[in-house]
Parts: sequence; structure tokens; C-alpha cells
Amino acid sequence: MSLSLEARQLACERDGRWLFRGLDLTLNAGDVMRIEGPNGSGKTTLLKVLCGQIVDVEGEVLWQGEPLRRVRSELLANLLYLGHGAGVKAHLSALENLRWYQAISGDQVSSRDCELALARVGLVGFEEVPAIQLSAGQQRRIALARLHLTPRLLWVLDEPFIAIDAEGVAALEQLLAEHARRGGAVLVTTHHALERIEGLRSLRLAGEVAAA
Ligand SMILES: Nc1ncnc2c1ncn2[C@@H]1O[C@H](COP(=O)(O)OP(=O)(O)OP(=O)(O)O)[C@@H](O)[C@H]1O
Repeated sequence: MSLSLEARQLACERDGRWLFRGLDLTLNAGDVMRIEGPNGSGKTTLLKVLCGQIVDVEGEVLWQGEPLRRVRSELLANLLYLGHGAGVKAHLSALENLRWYQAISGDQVSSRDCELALARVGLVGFEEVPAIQLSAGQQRRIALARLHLTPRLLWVLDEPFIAIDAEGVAALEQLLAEHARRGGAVLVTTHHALERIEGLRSLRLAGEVAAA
């Protein structure tokens, strides 16, 4: 399936300040786009606008060429969104957290699939440990395991590298590049340079007119 997410002349004001204005963006299959900018510049806000979670903005977002307000359910069916926090349930184990994610995403996966996904993010031996007893990086890895489990074309990842060690950062960069090579697309906010990702596209938010 081809993939097209487009923003036209987006403008968002918060507290009398333009986070972005005149922002044009296109994301197609095979793209990895990094959204960068200082704290408070509007990166998370932009991701939420592009996914239809925030609608009080000017301009238009199109999914597969159609206005997002009309086709949001189609976008959601193709979207894997990992938010700024790790988003794990503290008193559920790593495995239970994945089962819970899969239950709300509506995907049919086995415990074995979940175990394999946890293994892919380096959590072998931690499957049954309550998340509250895991480190910040390990909790983030539970969330990242969903990238191996939930098949979606569009990955929108808000600061996925937080608390991840150098080896994990390299593995995640490789995973993003592979997803794009297989025909997916990735929008990612991060302060990392993502130098390993060939053809990386970047959009910097600094309260100015922007295009990507
Ligand atoms: N619901 C809201 N109501 C009013 N202002 C908001 C709201 N959400 C965010 N803001 C403001 O919008 C600005 C951008 O916030 P946002 O979280 O998008 O920034 P960010 O670039 O992702 O920041 P960080 O790098 O710190 O995560 C901030 O100044 C914030 O205070």
C-alpha cells in the first residue's frame, strides 16, 4: 500500500506564540523524518496535529490525499503512535504490558509473539518482572517492543530514544531505517542526529515558517 501524509500551511498558536506557521510537510512510503527543535518548540504538538489528536489549528492535514477529519479512522488503522512517556502499566509485567497493548490495539498475537518481541529489545529474562521493578530504559524498551509486534505502516514516535543506551539507540535507528525500506514511514522527534539513517529528512521547529 502506498502511504501519503501531507500538511498544508499548518499554523498553531499557544499562549499568544506561534509554535509553527505556514508549515508544509509531505511524508511518503520510505521516508524517515526527524522533527527537531528546542524544548517547547511544538514537536509533540505537531505529531498530535498530524495524527488528528489536536484539531484547533489552522491549515489542513491530508491522509492518502483526503482531509484527515474525514478519514481519521483509516489513518488510525495504519498508525503506531508511541508517546513521550514510556506508557507502561507499573504493576503489570513486561509480558502483561505487551498483552495489554495488543488487546487495546485489536491485534491477535500470542504470548510467544510477545516474548519474541521482548527478546528483540533485550528483555530476555525480564518477561515476568513488574514494570515498576525495571529501569527507565527497560520500561522504554517494553514500549519499543511494540514496533516488533504491531504491524502498522506509519510509525509516529515521540522521543523514543529517551533513557535508551548507546547500543539500543543504534539498534533502534537500524529498525527505523528497515521499516522505511520495507515501505513504511516514520515521523520521529528526537535530539539525536540519527546519522545512521540514510536519506533522513529533517524538519526544524523554531517558531518560523517551515517546509519539509
Ligand atoms: N494543551 C495545551 N494548552 C496550552 N499550551 C500548550 C498545551 N500543550 C502544549 N502547550 C504549549 O505548547 C508548547 C509546545 O509544547 P510541545 O509539548 O509541543 O513542545 P515540544 O517541542 O514537544 O517540547 P519538548 O522538547 O520539551 O518535549 C509549550 O510551550 C507548551 O507549554
